This record gives sequence, structure tokens and C-alpha cells, in this order.
Amino acid sequence: MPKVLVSDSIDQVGIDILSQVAQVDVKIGLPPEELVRIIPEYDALMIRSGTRVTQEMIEVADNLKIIGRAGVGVDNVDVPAATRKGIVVVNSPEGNTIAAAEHALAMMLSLSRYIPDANQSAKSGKWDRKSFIGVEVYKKTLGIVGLGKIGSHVAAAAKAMGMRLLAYDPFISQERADQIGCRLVDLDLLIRESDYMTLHIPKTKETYHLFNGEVFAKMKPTARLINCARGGVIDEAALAEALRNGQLAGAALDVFENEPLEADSPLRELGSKIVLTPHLGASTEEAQVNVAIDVAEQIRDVLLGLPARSAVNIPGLYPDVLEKLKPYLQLAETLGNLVGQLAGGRVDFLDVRLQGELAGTNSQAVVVASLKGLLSQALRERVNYVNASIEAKERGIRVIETRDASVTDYTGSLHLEAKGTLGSHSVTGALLGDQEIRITSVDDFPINVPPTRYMLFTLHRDMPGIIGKIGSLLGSFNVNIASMQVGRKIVRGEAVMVLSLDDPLPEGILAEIMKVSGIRDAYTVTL
Ligand SMILES: NC(=O)c1ccc[n+]([C@@H]2O[C@H](COP(=O)([O-])OP(=O)(O)OC[C@H]3O[C@@H](n4cnc5c(N)ncnc54)[C@H](O)[C@@H]3O)[C@@H](O)[C@H]2O)c1
Ligand SMILES: O=C(O)CC[C@@H](O)C(=O)O
Repeated sequence: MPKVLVSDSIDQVGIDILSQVAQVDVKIGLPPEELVRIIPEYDALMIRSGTRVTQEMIEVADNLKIIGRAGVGVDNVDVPAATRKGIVVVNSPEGNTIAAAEHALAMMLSLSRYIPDANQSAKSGKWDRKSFIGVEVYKKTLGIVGLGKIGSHVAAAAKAMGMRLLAYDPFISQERADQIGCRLVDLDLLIRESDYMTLHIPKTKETYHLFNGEVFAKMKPTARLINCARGGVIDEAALAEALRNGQLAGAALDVFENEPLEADSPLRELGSKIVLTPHLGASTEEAQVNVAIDVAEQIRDVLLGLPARSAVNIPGLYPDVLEKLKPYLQLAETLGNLVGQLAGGRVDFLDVRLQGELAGTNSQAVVVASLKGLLSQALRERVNYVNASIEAKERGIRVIETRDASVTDYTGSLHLEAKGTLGSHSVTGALLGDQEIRITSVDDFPINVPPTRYMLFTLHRDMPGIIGKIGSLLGSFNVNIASMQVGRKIVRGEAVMVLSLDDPLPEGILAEIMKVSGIRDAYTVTL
């Protein structure tokens, strides 16, 4: 019988499902070194947010087939390490949506009516009605940052309470925002006009400390901020300072940059201006049953040799089909991610062209993999092979698929073209004999480079000295170049330069690159 380790507390219904097919060991709160010691015995691991699944643990997990996260965020799992080891990572993208949305609404009302402090006061024997004069949310403006699953549900409830809705989400179309009843605005306007702001965004390098001292200075002094998304999207020290200075009136936080929140955090000392909960967004009976069933069923299915429906890293195809298609799916996902980053902002149209041998394969899975890559900038781990098409449709992305078996530069190649608010970009890629991915064109300029984690792409005039200038500039920022290639159609015409870098590009360098004479455009990409 296969063995499943459950290392965080999950609802019994999940254990019952797993017990149908496996021996289930529930061991909660194990220290990391003990997890590394015992993990080689197990075929599956089921966790919540309490267990960190590190590269060290995955490397020794020789029997592990699946890691199930009973929740949305897989930021506590080293997904690339699991993918390299061929371990499926699954989550429950929607099981706790309602719970998290309702928690955000509860936080908004608690903050407005001083419920935690009034409760404390009443329980201590007082009858103080003067200190707790609150404010109404009716006819106030709510700014929703991140109009995905949770943000949309918050919008519907807030609308019913008579609130005026603004939303900021660079990956959402106006039509979608209209359906939800929100005015789509830029972040600056949302910050200046909102009486309440509620955050429903993932933690990414773009959203890290998105709410900082500069932003708090622009808020109305009567504004209130709610965060039930991820710690780290708010600069906590700056928030404490802004609340002390009266730059905003209050904040309600469920998530923190470091959890558990430090005992001496300045956030703990702001009295009735702040409401704090210990990451309880998903903690409802219903959500815990939903996520436990959702994830336990997927673990059971994978242990029985069936596909998983919400795999974060490997599609839900039957294992034999998947095995053959896997390299092309990886190619499609990488190119989707690349073209999405080159396009920047919102994409409205994606052309997926399957060429050569690829024209005869399961195109639907390749299209879905391309969309998964494209949407991963906006949706991170929430996008998977099951929901990528629906998410694209909801976001108003029109997809067309074409096939051309006559293209024979490589055995099989994939060409993606994305059109969006900031223009149009295309990339082509192929697999070499050893199944290694090669990017073979960018914006129709021929190149031949493997994708790497940190890359820089420039569009420039092909002229002497330009490569040297970019090299010196990167050197002056202490960025090491691993490889460089130029693609051009004619000598001294337009050209594309692709650099693979050992280090991420520091802030500000792109602006310096754009100042180099002959550079038309520059893009940084992290794959
Ligand atoms: N507190 C909790 O216990 C709890 C429970 C569930 C989910 N969460 C967290 O809530 C967040 C939202 O979850 P969801 O299910 O609604 O996710 P989702 O993927 O459906 O929505 C996220 C939205 O954020 C948008 N977005 C991405 N980058 C952005 C940016 N830079 N600026 C503005 N918008 C951006 C995306 O376009 C998307 O619409 C996630 O971080 C999730 O981990 C917390
Ligand atoms: O497991 C939890 O309680 C937190 C879950 C939540 O943060 C999520 O990302 O789904």
C-alpha cells in the first residue's frame, strides 16, 4: 500500500479519502530535519501553509509522486525542484475563495465599528459607548487591488452594501471589470480616491512592498486598508509609521511578511487603529472541508495512476500521453511566459502556431500550456492546466490556433504571438534532439538561445559599439553576462540582442540601457 504523510492539520474528511488507497500517517509540527529524514518513505505529502517543502527535502524524496497543498498559495513549496524531480504539485485554487473574501469583509466592518476593542471593553466590565463611534461603509469608495476570484467576490458583496467600487488589476479587461461592476482605474487614482482599500493580489516581485511609505502619503487621512492576501505586499514598518502619523485612519491585516508575526512588531502597538488576525482567511469549517476533499481526491487519483485536476506544474493528462507530450508542454509554457513578459501589461490576443511535427500533436494541451505560461505573470500558482483556458476567456484574451506542418527548420516548433495594450510581440521555440528548449526567434528576428532564469532582450540599431556599451553598463551594475547573441535580418538594420544573465537586473538599469544611443526597446525577463 502506498504511504501518505500529512504534516499540517487538515480536515478528517481528507484523511478518510486518502485512507481508501493508502496508509496515512498524520505527523504535525515535525522539525525540518525530521521531515528530510522520513520523507524518502512516502509516496505522497499533504500540507497546508505550516510545512516548508524545501529543495533539500525534495532531493531525497525518491518515492514521492505528489505534493498536495490544501489551499491556494504554493509559496511554501519549491515547485521548480519538485518539477525537476517529476513530482506533481496540486492545490485547491478555489476551495477557500469565499472564506477569504468573507474574512476581508469582516475585517472591513470590524475596523469601521471598532468591534474588537468594543468587545474587549465590554468583556472587561465597562459600558463605554463614547469611545467607539464608528463609520459607515454605505456610499463609501472601496478600491479593490487584484480583481481575481477573491477580489470579485468581495466586489459583489460590497456592491450589495451600497459601496462605490474601483479596481486596479493590470491583467483584467474592462469588459470583465464592467461585469463585476467595478471602475477599472490606475493604482494612483485608486489610492487617492478610496475610503477603503482591500488587497487580493499574489506576492510577486512586482507586488512586493507595493504599499509603502510613498503610497500611504497619497491616501486620504480617513482611508482604511485591508490585507487578507499575502504578507510582504505591504511595507509593515512604513504602515505602522503612517498610522501613527495619521496618513491613513486604520488597517486590518490577516497576513504578514514573517509569520508568526514578531512579538515586538510595531503593528501590535497601534490600538484601535489596527485589527490583526493570525492568517485566518481560509479558516472556516466549509473551506477546510473543501480544500481537504479537493486535494485528498487528487492525491488518491494520482496514487491510482489517474491525472490530477489542479496540477500546478504538470497537466492533467493520462500518464502515457503526458510522458510523450511533456517536453512540448514545457516549451509552450516557457514561450507563453516569455511572450507575456515581452508584451507587458494586458494581452488581448494570442496566436498559437504549431509547426512541423508539432502540428500533428494534441494541440489543445499545447494551447493550454501556452496560456498557462502567459497567465503565470498575473495568476502565479492559481493558474493550472485545468483553469488556464477559462481564466483567459474571463480576461478577454482571444486565442487562435494555427497549424503548419510544412515548417521544417526544426522537427517541431511553436510560434506564439501576443497582442496587448502595450503592443505586439512574438517568439518561436523548438526542442533540440536531447529535448532541450531553444528560443529560435524573437519578434521574427532569428536567434538560437536556451531560456535561462534571468534574461535581457533589446531591440536596437545594428551598429558598431552598441554591444560593448551594454556589456560595460551591466558590468558597472555588477551583473555577470553568461551568454550573448544578436539576431538580425539585414546588416546594419534593426536587430535583437539576447543576454543570459547570472544575476537579476537591479532596479534602474533598464532606464540606463534605454539611454544608450541606438537602443529602441529593452525588456527584462525572469523565467
Ligand atoms: N488569508 C488567507 O488565508 C488567504 C486565503 C486564500 C487566498 N489568499 C491569497 O489571496 C490572494 C488572492 O487570491 P485569489 O484566489 O483571488 O487569486 P487570483 O489569482 O484569482 O487573483 C489574483 C489577482 O491579482 C491580479 N494581479 C496579479 N499581479 C497584480 C499586480 N501587480 N497588481 C494588481 N493586480 C495583480 C491578477 O490579475 C488576479 O486577477 C492570493 O495571494 C492568495 O494566496 C489568502
Ligand atoms: O492554509 C491556510 O490556512 C492558509 C491558506 C491560504 O493562505 C491560501 O493560500 O490558500
